[in-house]
This record gives sequence, C-alpha cells and structure tokens, in this order.
Amino acid sequence: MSFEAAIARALPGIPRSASPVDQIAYARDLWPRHHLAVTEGRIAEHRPGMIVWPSSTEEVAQVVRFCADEGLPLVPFGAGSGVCGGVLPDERTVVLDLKRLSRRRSLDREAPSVEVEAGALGIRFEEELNAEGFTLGHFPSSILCSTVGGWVAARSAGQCSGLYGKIEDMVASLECVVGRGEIVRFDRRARGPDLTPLLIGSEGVLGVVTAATLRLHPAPPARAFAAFSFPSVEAGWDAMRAMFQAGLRPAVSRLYDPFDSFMARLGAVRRQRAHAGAADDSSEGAAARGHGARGPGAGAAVLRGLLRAPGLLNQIVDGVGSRVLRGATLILIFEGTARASADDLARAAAIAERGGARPLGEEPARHWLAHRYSVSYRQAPVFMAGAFSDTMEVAAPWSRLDGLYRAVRGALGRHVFVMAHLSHAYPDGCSIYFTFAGSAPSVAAAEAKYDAAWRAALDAAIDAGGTLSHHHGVGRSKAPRLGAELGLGADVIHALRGVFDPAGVMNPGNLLPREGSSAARRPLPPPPAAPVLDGDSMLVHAAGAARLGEIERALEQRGLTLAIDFGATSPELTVDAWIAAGAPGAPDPWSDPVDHLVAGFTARLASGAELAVRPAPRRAVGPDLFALFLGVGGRVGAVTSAHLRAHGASRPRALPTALPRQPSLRDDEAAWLDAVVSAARDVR
Ligand SMILES: Cc1cc2nc3c(=O)[nH]c(=O)nc-3n(C[C@H](O)[C@H](O)[C@H](O)COP(=O)(O)OP(=O)(O)OC[C@H]3O[C@@H](n4cnc5c(N)ncnc54)[C@H](O)[C@@H]3O)c2cc1C
Repeated sequence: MSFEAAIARALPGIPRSASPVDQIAYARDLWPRHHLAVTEGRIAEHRPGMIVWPSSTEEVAQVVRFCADEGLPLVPFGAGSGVCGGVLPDERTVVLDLKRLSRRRSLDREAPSVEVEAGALGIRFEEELNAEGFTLGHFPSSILCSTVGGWVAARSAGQCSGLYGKIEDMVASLECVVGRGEIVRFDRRARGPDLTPLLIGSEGVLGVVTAATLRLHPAPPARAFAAFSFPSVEAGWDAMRAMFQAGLRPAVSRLYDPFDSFMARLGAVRRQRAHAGAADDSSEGAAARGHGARGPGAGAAVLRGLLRAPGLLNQIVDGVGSRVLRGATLILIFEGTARASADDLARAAAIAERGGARPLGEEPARHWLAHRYSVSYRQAPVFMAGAFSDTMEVAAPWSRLDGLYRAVRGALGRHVFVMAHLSHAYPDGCSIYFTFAGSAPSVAAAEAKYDAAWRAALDAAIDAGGTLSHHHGVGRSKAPRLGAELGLGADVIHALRGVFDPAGVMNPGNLLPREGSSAARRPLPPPPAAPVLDGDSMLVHAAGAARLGEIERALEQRGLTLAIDFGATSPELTVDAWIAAGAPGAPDPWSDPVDHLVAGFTARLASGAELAVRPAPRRAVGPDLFALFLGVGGRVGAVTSAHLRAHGASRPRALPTALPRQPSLRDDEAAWLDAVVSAARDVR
C-alpha cells in the first residue's frame, strides 16, 4: 500500500495533503541557509511525504500513534518561522501542522491565566487577550508569524522579557502528545518536581505540545519611554546591568552598538525624507534589513563588493570609532501604572547618566515601539543582491559578556560583516544578538562561507563560556555543537527521548545529532572549597556540600544575601539537600519572572557520570536539565555545585499572581517522573 493510501486508511477524518504546492510550503522553516539555495532556484530540496492538519488533541494522538507504529518520522509544525532548521523533512516524513488546533479553551480572571491550544497564532492570541484587558507579555519579533506551540518548543523570548521573562517563565501547565500517542498533562511546581521544563525547549523531539496554560497580566495602563546615547557599547551594558541589579525591570531594554545605532538613525532619516511609512526598521539588525540593497542593480553590486571584504569593512567601522558614529543607543520602556513607570524610569535615567550617557528624549523609544515588528522580512533584498545575512543570539553572565562579545564578533568578523545589539537583560547576565552579512562569487562559495562563519562563531561562544542560543533554539544548524556546550547533558536528552519517544520518530535529526551525542567528556574541575562570588553577575558558586548558612555569611560580608526565608528551611542544610527538597524558602519565581534560582550547576548522576550546565541567565539549548534535580529528592544524582543568585538590598516590584505554586503531583505525572528518573540516573 502506498504511503498516502496507508495514511488515508489510518487517519480517515484528518485533513491531509501530498500536493506539490503543500510539499514545497512545508519543506523548510526560515533557516537563512535555505535562502541561498532558493536564490539558485533550488526551492525545496527536502519535501515531506504528507502534511496533516489535526484539529483536536485526540487527532494529534492518532497521528503520533500511526507514525510510531509505522516508524515514520513526524515533524510538528507551528508557523515555520524558526531560523535554525527545526523543520527539514524527508519524503517519508509526516508534517503535523497545528494551526487548526488554535482555540482558547479557558480564561481565568481570578488567577489570570489562559489555556490555549498550540497552533494559536501569536498576534491574534495577544490581541484577543488585550480585548479582555490582559496581556501575555510575550512579543517575539516574529509574533505575526509564530505560534504558541512554536514558542514553547523553541524556548522563545519576547521583546518585553525584561519584565515578563521568557516563555518558560509563563507556562503554568502543558498538554502534550508523546511518542506512542499518550496524552500527558504536566503542571509547573515552583518547588518541583516539575516536568514542564523538560518539554519546553524540546523542539519537537520529545513530543507535540498541544496546549499550554499561560500566566497573564493586566494590560499595562501606562508606559514610560526614554533613550540614551552611551560613549561605547560597554558603557551601555554596564548601565543595563546596574539597572537590573538595582531591581529595575524595564519591559524593553535594547542597546545597539555604535554601527547598528548609526544605521538605525540613517534609516529613520531616509524614511522621514521619503515620507514612507513602509516597514524598514529597527528591532533587528541593520544588515538583515538590507540597507542599501533594494535588489539587483548598482547598489547590489556595491553591497556584494563590500561584503566580499568583511575583514576590511569591520576594521573600517571599528577604526571610525564610536565617537564618530555617535555612540551606542539604549532604548528603555517601562510599563505598569503611570506612577510606577515614571518613578522607575527616573531611577534608570540616573543610572544611565552616572554611566556617562546623554539623554535622547522619548522619541527613539516611541519610534521603536511603533515599528516593533518591522523586522527581518527585509532579508530578501540582501539575498536578491547576491549576498546573505543571518543572526546569532548567545548569552552569558555579565562577567563573561565582554569576552563573549569580543570572541564571537572576532570569529564572525573574519568571514562576514557583523554588528550587534543586546535586547534581553537579567540581573545575572545578558544575551547578545549579532547580525551579520556576507557575500561570495557563487552560491556554493557563499554556503561554504556561511558555514565557516557559523562554525567559528559557535566555537568562539563555547570557548568564551557562553550558551549557544538564548532564544532561537538549536534546530539542525547548531545540533552538531550541542555536545560541546552540554557535554553529558546531550546524552541525558537522548535518554529523555527514550522515555518520551521510544519509537524515535519525533523530528529525527533536530536538536540532537542523528548519530547520537558528540558530548565532549572532559573531567570537571572540583567544586569550590569555599563559596566564590562573581560580583559582576551577582552569582555565588558554591559546592553542593556547602551549607546554606556558610554561603549566606560569606555574602553578608559583601552586603548580599541569598534571600532565603530561613523560617522555611535550615541554614544547616547543604545546597544539594536543599535543592533536592525543592529549595524551600527560596524567592518566589512567579513574583519576579526575570530572576531565577540557579544559573548553572554540576551534578554527579547515580551512574557516577558528571553533568555540567554552564551558568547563563537563560538559554534555549534543549530542555532545562535542572528540573531533574529540583525537588526530585536526589533520585537522579547529587548536585555537586551550583551558581546561586545573590541579591542586593533593592528588590524589584513583585508581579502578583494567584496561580497555585505547588499543585499536587498526580499519579500519571508521578509515573512519568519515575520513568524520567530511571532513564536519566543511568546515563554514563
Ligand atoms: C523575522 C523573525 C523574527 C524572529 N524574532 C524572534 C524573537 O524575537 N524571539 C524568538 O524567540 N524567536 C524569534 N524568531 C524565531 C522564531 O519565530 C521562534 O523560534 C518561534 O518560537 C517559532 O515559532 P513557530 O510557531 O514558527 O515554530 P516553527 O518554526 O514551526 O517550529 C519551531 C520548532 O519547534 C517545533 N514545534 C513547533 N510547534 C511545535 C509544537 N506544537 N510541539 C512540538 N514542537 C513544535 C518544530 O518542529 C521546530 O523544531 C524570529 C524569526 C523570524 C523569522
């Protein structure tokens, strides 16, 4: 029986298509490497066998069961806006498009939250919430073309992450269909055990997200705007760090390096002159906007020529210097009540001015907000001009940010022209968003240059202690380097796959290298003998065997604290035991979603193997493996060291919610937890 006939028989009620048009439309996501092939007329080299459109969770379960039984690869598809090759089917693949599964199931006004199906399109979902007086607070630049399920699967970040956090900070519970067609529901528990972080960021390799319950906020009644020019990008990020560590939570804080700031000004002037309202701006990098590249012609030839000598171009921009380019621009937007926003903005302005900033007034920030989604859709002119562009978003603690910025910029700069901005900051670190563009005499040469640039940049990010992705995810583009960051962690994700997708049909080749882990097994350094403070990042690195009281005393001498309520736990507890018990007395993660308990950790699994997750303020490199330890009673292994967040005297305004912090563990969840524990503890 043919592939098509078998599906028709097994899934009679589910709309499906194997038409060439649909096969082309579902053959890829927006990974820019594909665009190079398209410029040569190679439009869809990886076409799926079939596309299906289920409209209920039960129908998703039928599709998953069918694929598992038949051994057919299955690729969940949201809106295809991913930029890392998360969708790359072959002729046996069933693409499962979730857009018919897009209903809002319920809205809770008392503990503001919404249960929504995975295929809901971002902008429509947010606008419907606004009409009810709420916001999700999640505004990825791709909100017009991405779905709730895609956000959860790729661990997305929105433009207002400075107040509301990333998508993982918004999830209260998840409904998923896992590898044999089982429908599971996992609730978030602030003190663990919490299985939701294992599905969030799993990029379709552990299961299909079919619905999520997400925390809501009242739509903000007011906003306060400001912009500043800093003498250098470093001075700008010092000020951002000081703001977040002083407890300020600007919903938007975006710092553009001098060249990106210059290009944004140039674009604004050009637009004013042309009286053109067309989208040509500002929230992503200038190279991706295709300045000067309106299509084939003289401009295109100039662009191609310039980009063939990226080293020189980067040197010229560096040589011109920050002063001539008029410095780095920081945009700030606070939201909430009028009074609170204005007060917080005044405090932020004082910090900026202490850091040598010149105020630019409200206009650049208002302008940015008005054009917030006018982003990289202007990539096409760059490609049409025979060049290519892409973006890379990495993250690190503040103390490593300068090294990360220089290392990645240097590595990319040998191959392509590069600029950067910072748009997601946290008390302990920040993400850097590089935009780059290059050109080569042929498409094959451009592909080679593109690959070389990426490879060099990923290696540089790893060596500088950064995470490979803050919010775009891993996909197929970064999968070969996942082991370099996560080491044994990549094997742990493989083991989770064995639990959730025993037939191995879920998006094979994505996130994890197809052939298995390439984990770099280096012996880990011993845990610190005494707590080590990273003052810049306000992180304290302590051994799992260290006692909480000992760490607290060391911090007190520096005017800092773990902010633990010692009425709820004993200072005699070790870090490992405290985490195993669910970190009782720790700050409430719902009240400041931008903060977190632990930025990184090392652990010894029950098998004796050692796991290290490097510190980062947030990451998007697969599931959050800390979930295997928080509140799990040490069943997977012992935490041997942790980078804990230290807090100063100023605390942020709490974001209130009545969502339950610790819903009871249902029997079905407990059974999945047991399966996860026994798979993870034996990884070696
Ligand atoms: C112009 C532009 C701007 C962008 N800006 C941002 C930004 O500001 N912030 C940001 O975080 N990202 C951004 N992105 C990247 C992208 O939009 C995000 O990764 C988004 O979360 C993907 O959503 P999607 O619905 O399009 O998912 P898709 O691209 O369809 O899928 C992404 C991955 O998740 C899997 N997947 C999708 N849905 C499900 C599901 N229901 N269950 C399980 N797996 C699933 C897919 O198999 C794939 O591996 C941008 C992209 C573009 C093109």
